[in-house]
Amino acid sequence: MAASTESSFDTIAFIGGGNMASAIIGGLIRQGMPAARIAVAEPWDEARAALLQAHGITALAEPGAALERARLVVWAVKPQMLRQAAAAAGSFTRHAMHLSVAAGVRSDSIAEWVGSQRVVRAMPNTPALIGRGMTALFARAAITAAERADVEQVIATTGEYLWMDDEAQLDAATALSGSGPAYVYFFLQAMTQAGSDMGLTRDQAHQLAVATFAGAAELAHRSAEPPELLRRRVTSKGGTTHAAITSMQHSRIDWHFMRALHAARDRARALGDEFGNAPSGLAELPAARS
Ligand SMILES: NC(=O)C1=CN([C@@H]2O[C@H](COP(=O)(O)OP(=O)(O)OC[C@H]3O[C@@H](n4cnc5c(N)ncnc54)[C@H](OP(=O)(O)O)[C@@H]3O)[C@@H](O)[C@H]2O)C=CC1
Ligand SMILES: O=C(O)[C@@H]1CCC=N1
Repeated sequence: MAASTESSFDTIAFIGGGNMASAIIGGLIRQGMPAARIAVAEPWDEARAALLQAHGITALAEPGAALERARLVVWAVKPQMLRQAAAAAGSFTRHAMHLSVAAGVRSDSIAEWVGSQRVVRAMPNTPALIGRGMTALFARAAITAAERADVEQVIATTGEYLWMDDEAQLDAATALSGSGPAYVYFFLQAMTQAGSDMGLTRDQAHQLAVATFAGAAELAHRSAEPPELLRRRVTSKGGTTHAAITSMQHSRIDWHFMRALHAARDRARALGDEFGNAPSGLAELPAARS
């Protein structure tokens, strides 16, 4: 973050100040970035009040000259709002590098809307809020090594990151790590419910389930052994885990779960089709004849 402090472009701007923007801003501030060097444009009063309370940032209700000092603009609006947001803020952000966190919307479209090829796409996730996020990144060809490093410095404040060579891989990453926290909470809910059905209090069941997820994930993180082996270690012959895994295999839960991730990936692609520009060449195709 020290990289550009002496330049006149010394600010990081956020267009959209909701959940994801707040998670990244929290990381920047934790790492020592002064709030005065973070500019946010956010139309919603409540979101602006939350930014002031959480981070001491007075956000703009609409894009303005304060965005012009930004060396990096983070586009953190919903995919369906990105085009409109770029049209409104574009005249203030032309000189910046652009980092979009919007699911699905492809960098060809973003480059056209922001009037620059200097576009990076990121797919973060909500554990960024506590510095334990996982972000997949993709850079267009115009992004230099120094600019990649600048993006890495920003994203590293929220946790880990992984560059993708192929932009299409971002849709798969969206299905895995972008949406992934929701799957964890989905299973936590089910485990808590099962525990409470079996006679635990909800608090007891919640504590057992959350600690189990956190511990098992940390073990997988630190271990060189694959999940298959870690799972086998829990599964005693003829024991309780075997009973549970056999039940899940009967219901083909792994297959259903994989299908769910494909649905998320397909939705990311569809968001790109729906809210981005048509891939070049396709827009001119004549309608199919029956
Ligand atoms: N939440 C998540 O787990 C993840 C989200 N993402 C992506 O992050 C992006 C933002 O998601 P999230 O933070 O959850 O959404 P939020 O709705 O919390 O935040 C988006 C904010 O942008 C505001 N906004 C709308 N239009 C404009 C505009 N023209 N200019 C400035 N601000 C505007 C919205 O206001 P209003 O409500 O009034 O419209 C809203 O407050 C999405 O594109 C999503 O795909 C990526 C990874 C994970
Ligand atoms: O659900 C969504 O579309 C966004 C992208 C990944 C997580 N949340």
